[in-house]
Amino acid sequence: MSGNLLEIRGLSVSHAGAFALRAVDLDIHAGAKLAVIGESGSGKTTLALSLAGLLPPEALVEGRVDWPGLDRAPLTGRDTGLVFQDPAASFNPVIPVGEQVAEGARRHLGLGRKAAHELARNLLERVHIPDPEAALTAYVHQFSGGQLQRIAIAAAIAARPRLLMADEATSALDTVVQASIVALLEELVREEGMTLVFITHDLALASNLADTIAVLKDGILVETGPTDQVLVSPAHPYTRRLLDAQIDLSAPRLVGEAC
Ligand SMILES: Nc1ncnc2c1ncn2[C@@H]1O[C@H](COP(=O)(O)OP(=O)(O)OP(=O)(O)O)[C@@H](O)[C@H]1O
Ligand code: NI
Repeated sequence: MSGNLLEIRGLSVSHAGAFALRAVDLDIHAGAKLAVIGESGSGKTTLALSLAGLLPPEALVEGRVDWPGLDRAPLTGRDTGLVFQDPAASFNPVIPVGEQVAEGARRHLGLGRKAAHELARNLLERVHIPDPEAALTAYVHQFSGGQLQRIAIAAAIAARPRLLMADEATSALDTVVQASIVALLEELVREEGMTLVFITHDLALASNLADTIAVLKDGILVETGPTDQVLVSPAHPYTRRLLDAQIDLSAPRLVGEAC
């Protein structure tokens, strides 16, 4: 794959007159692993929701997002998959997870019950859930946070989206589990040829995973470039401050420590 999957031009999003994103221009190369970093409230989630077509209807949107590789408007859950910090919130607690994992694929690909069941089992295998057959009939509360995040990732990729977005998807997990989820995302992106948008506060994590880094500050994209370049010679003083502030975070953490 080559060329741009996405071209964002002059994208502004505001809520009741307050800007969450301001005139963002960004190309996302097909196959890229883009980390979006920035402090709380800088617009990271708003950017992800914009790309996924999931902004609340009352949000005011200006500018455009083009998908040059797609010959139709992108479909939410079909062309984009989104994984959030709290996977339990994306699942219904009283429906077996197996019925929920392939729901997007059922809807978008028109799969019957049996095919959806097959797909769900394959997906759970792909995200390395032990005993996928048994997991299909289990409920949310029966899984650990890390396992549930794997299942959420399985659901996000069920319809084979071109773009997978992880919004602080590892922030609530301890360091070891966090690393295993990052490894899973890398594996899936590589094998499926997906493009990854990885949203994080954690610059150390971003620099390990991403080939490209975008830095948001108060809704403005202040910097974007190859990871090495952004880390070694950031163009914007704000990025430099973020880098300096993260020096402590790059020290080894205790195993099992919550982040
Ligand atoms: N639905 C909404 N209604 C009103 N304001 C909103 C809404 N969604 C986001 N905002 C505001 O837009 C700004 C950007 O929010 P956003 O959630 O995109 O930031 P973020 O970088 O994801 O932050 P965090 O790291 O805390 O998740 C914030 O000021 C936020 O309060
Ligand atoms: Ni957010």
